[in-house]
This record gives sequence, structure tokens and C-alpha cells, in this order.
Amino acid sequence: MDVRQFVRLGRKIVAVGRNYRAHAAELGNTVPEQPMVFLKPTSSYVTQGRPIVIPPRVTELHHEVELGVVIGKEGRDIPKSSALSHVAGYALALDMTARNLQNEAKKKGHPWSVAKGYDTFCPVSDFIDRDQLDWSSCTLWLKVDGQEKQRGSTSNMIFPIPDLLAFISSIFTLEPGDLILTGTPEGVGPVVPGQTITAGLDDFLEMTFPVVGPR
Ligand SMILES: CC(=O)CC(=O)C(=O)O
Ligand SMILES: [Mg+2]
Repeated sequence: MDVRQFVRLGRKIVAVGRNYRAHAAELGNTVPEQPMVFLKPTSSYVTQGRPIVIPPRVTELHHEVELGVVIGKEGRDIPKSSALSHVAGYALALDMTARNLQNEAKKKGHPWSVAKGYDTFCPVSDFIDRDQLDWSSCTLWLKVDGQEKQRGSTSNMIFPIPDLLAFISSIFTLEPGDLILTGTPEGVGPVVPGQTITAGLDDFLEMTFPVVGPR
């Protein structure tokens, strides 16, 4: 299985919010008592070689670098103890967020689908086989025009991957090709047309996406 397959197969993108204390704090949010889950459409996928597009209504587009978990085996009500056997591998992903629209939605108690769901709002790296990565302690980093904005270790997740898969599969059947976004560490911030985002996992993987304005 490689990234083309999970993008093609990808039935769901299930994202988790506020899974790092320092990120919840930087946006003035409380830490959730159970994983906070939302969906992004698979039409938001974009792979390297294509740009992230800022839509006209979006006045503040934020980067959120996240570890993505690619599901390899179907499961429902998966116990934590066997959750990792459902993982085919990983991908680095950006949960691009229209923060102005998310802030409006939060005030009104509306869902985040619009703020999180535009085309190109889920840039992803190549697929990483599960044997190649220690998911429990890898470093996610992100630079804008070469300047570091985010750096955090997956060891700081409030809900680690087995807990996330157990919780999410109590709601949705997890299917091969699903991508789980595991939340972002601190340092989120805006990007504007003309900038370039580079993000990586330790010095093991790197991906680059230019940012462009409305088309
Ligand atoms: C405030 C958010 O957008 C939550 C989120 O997506 C996260 O990664 O945390
Ligand atoms: Mg996020």
C-alpha cells in the first residue's frame, strides 16, 4: 500500500482536535475529557506538486501539522490492546484551518466542516509503512518560508493512538484507507499567498507545499 492507494481508497478523514495541551492553551481552549472528533472530506486531500489554495472567504488560513494514521484493517469497537494491528502505516498531514470561519462557527455553536473542509485543506505526505516509524515519540515540525513555526513530539499527545482508535471505532467503523489526523502541537499560525510550507517528521521525511490565492 502506498499514498496513492490511501488517497484513492480513503473513505474518511477523521480528525482529532485539542490533543496537545500546549495547543489547546495557545487558542484559549479547554482540554477535552474524551477525544474531540470531526470529519474532513476526502476532496480536501492534496499531494506534493500541487498548491494549497486559499479560498475567497478565508481571511486567516492556519497551518496545523499532524501525524496521520492510515488504517489497514476494518474494525468496529476496537479494544485499545489490539488497536495497533489495524494500522497499515502513517503519513504526515496538515489540517489546514480557516481560523476566521472556525472562530465564527465556535461563537455560533456551528460545526467546523466549512472551516476545515475546503479543497486542498488536507495536504499529505507519502505513505510511511508502520515498521518505519515509532509513532509514540517522533517529532513533528513545520516551517513557513524556512522559519520554524511548529515543533512537537507525539509523546505529548493527550490521547495516544490506541486510545484514539478505540474511541473513534466506537462511533465509526474504521476501514482500510481511512486517515486519522491525531491533532496538532503548539505554534499554529497564518499563511498567505506566495509563502511555502515545509513540514517534516524528525529528519526522516519532509514535504513542501506552496500557498496560493483564490483561483
Ligand atoms: C482548534 C482546532 O482546530 C483543533 C485541531 O484541529 C487540533 O488539531 O487541535
Ligand atoms: Mg487539527
